[in-house]
Amino acid sequence: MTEKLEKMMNDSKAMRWGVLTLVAFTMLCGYFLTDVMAPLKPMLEAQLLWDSMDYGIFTSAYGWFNVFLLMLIFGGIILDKMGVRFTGMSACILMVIGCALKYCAIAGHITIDGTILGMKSQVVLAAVGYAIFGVGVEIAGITVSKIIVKWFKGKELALAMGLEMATARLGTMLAMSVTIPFAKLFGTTMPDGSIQPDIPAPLLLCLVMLCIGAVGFFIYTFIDRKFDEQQNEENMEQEEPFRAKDIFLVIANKGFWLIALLCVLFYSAVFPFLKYATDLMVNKYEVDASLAGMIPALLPLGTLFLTPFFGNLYDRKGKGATIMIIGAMMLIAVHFLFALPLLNEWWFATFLMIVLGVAFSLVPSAMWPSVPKVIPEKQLGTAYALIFWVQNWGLMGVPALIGWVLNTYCRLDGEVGTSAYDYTLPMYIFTGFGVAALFVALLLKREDKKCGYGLEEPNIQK
Ligand SMILES: NCCCC[C@H](NC(=O)[C@@H](N)CCCCN)C(=O)O
Repeated sequence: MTEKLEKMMNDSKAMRWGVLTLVAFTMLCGYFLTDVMAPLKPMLEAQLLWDSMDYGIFTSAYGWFNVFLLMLIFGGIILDKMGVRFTGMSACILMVIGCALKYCAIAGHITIDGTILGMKSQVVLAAVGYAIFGVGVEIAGITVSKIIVKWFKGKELALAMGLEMATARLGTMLAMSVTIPFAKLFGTTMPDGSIQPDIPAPLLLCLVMLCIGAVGFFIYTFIDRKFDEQQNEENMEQEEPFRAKDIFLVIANKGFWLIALLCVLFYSAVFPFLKYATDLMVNKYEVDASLAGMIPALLPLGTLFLTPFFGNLYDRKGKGATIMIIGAMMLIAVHFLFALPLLNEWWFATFLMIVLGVAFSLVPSAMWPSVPKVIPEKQLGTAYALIFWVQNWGLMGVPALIGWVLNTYCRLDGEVGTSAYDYTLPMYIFTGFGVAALFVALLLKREDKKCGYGLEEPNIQK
């Protein structure tokens, strides 16, 4: 038996890390498109005459279908029923279709006269594209989590999850740093010598990258089929089929709800913040619009190294609940300092962004690998899908809320087509999410003591 196990495909380091590289690259491409519009916000306002509300509606579209049409929950069920190959490829195709629609809407290749439901038709078309893409990238995220468990169970699971997140964040970082230079590269030189960036150009780049990411996943499906055949030959334990009863078992678990709540509160204060961070740099810290994306780009840059580092630490030393509490505290401090009217200097914003990067490494590196400690393994797919679903309420609602708050209470000039906002109130709102996240993290630690989930124990058993 031992001899047989040694021959399994995932026993080869090269094979399992190679698999991780392939699927993590697909996620990198997905995260690139997710955040590509953030640095373009001031240009959307200047060139396409969007306002913050339009931008907020567009950004919130990411979660429309996931939340209201329960696509994530169906995605989880499809994943459990049809397997990673079918679900992953379908997710890649949805990402490509969604991105293509978004590109065509922004580039003006598809136009509808007037408004739709009182909203600019361009905003609605781009938002529908983004909503389709949101279904694809979220289902891809659950699928990739399942693939990582499949290949790394009993091996470097938390490190692999940390590295996958780090690679995906590279996509966010590219979105923050490459988008504007790329848009300028294809921009038009104006009579006064200034360059008017080409807004659709970075979206086209994303489309090409998503196609490459889909090809990467397609290659993975062949490896996965071989691995399945090998597992069948070896009569290895097969995955349990999905049962509707599993959903009820998961939602009856208090620990699950605490993790899901922590997830939605914490992520609501990070990803939606990133959508406005470039604009914050321009408005509060007076950074030049063409360079402003560089500062938020530091956040994913820090997480590249720190997420695997903290994941490895959790694997070996434990203290998962404490790590989440420290991360939530740092989040509060950063957003509160962004809100206060002091040190309106680019270097201070840079410092805060780096600290936020540490917080954004601490919580995810401990939270995601904690799910299997709270939820039995056979319900894990359903649990991750449900956590993502709860989280998507925040990813959908908070950008729209912030857009509305900016438009209604924070305009400094009252003119459409300019981007002068006072970000104090939005930053207090983000601080509030941090405070709520800290409260839930403390409850989680208490629940861990009561129920003995082992969140403070190392993942690797000696
Ligand atoms: N093994 C779980 C990995 C989850 C990583 C996590 N992703 C999400 O939470 C997604 N639902 C949302 C991604 C939004 C991308 N801007 C993460 O930390 O990225």
